[in-house]
Amino acid sequence: APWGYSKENGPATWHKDCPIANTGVRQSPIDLITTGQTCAKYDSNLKPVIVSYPAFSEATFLNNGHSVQFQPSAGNLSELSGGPLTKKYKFEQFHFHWGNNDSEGSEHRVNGKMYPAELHLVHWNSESPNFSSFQEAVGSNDPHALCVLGFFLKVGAENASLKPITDLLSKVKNAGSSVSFPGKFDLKAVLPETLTDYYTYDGSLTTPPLAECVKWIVFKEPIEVSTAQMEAFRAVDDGHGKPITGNYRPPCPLHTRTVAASFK
Ligand SMILES: NS(=O)(=O)c1ccc(Cc2ccc([N+](=O)[O-])cc2)cc1
Ligand SMILES: [Zn+2]
Repeated sequence: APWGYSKENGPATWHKDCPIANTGVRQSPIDLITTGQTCAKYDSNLKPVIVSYPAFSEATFLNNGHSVQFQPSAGNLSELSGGPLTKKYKFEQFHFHWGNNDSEGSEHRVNGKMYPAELHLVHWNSESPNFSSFQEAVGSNDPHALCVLGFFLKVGAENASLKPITDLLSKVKNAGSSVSFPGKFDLKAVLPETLTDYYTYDGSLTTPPLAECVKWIVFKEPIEVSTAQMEAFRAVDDGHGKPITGNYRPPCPLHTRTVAASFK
């Protein structure tokens, strides 16, 4: 049976098809601890993250039964560099994780606190000699084949930049449904102006195949969305006629990893 987030097919069962779920030593997400022994360590060498996201003109918005995903057509030129990265990365897609109430939903946590949702911007290393597509990157065993930018969502004012996305959620209510995104979408407008304060660590995909190929960059500043915008996520169905309730994986052991912080 395909994986999901219910009792029968949720994170505690993923090890059956995906042993790395239990044997991996760099699994994601993690709890980002900011004080004490195993806490994030300030690294003054960490530079601001640089994104070049021209407005997307052609994209598909899909409900794949375990999240909603915005995927631009192959020709998109959006790129990522800077921060902890030594290479340029190409944008692949963004998607969300959320809960069915405001006290849960994010995958990463900060000192045990969960946010109501988390936005993931997924990129792949476009300068590697070993692969030349996202799918190849995931299968490459390269420790930094992918870079995912994580942004926490918190409830507050309506987010006008994300409105075109949250207004589309009712159009992809059924799992497997997708729509071609009408008009242009400016992802840059969704993000905070300065991408200077973040945590970064080596991790994995947070869903099967849980490949350990991700350089994670999780930003300290949450993005605000309204209660109505949060409710729109909670009305998206999982393919069994039920809303997706909590498509987030619990935090994984840090093992010998360290987390770096770009801020004091
Ligand atoms: N949540 S996350 O770690 O940012 C994440 C990012 C991207 C993906 C998408 C994906 C990643 C890999 C595969 N695969 O190898 O079959 C299929 C889909 C899955 C999960
Ligand atoms: Zn994700």
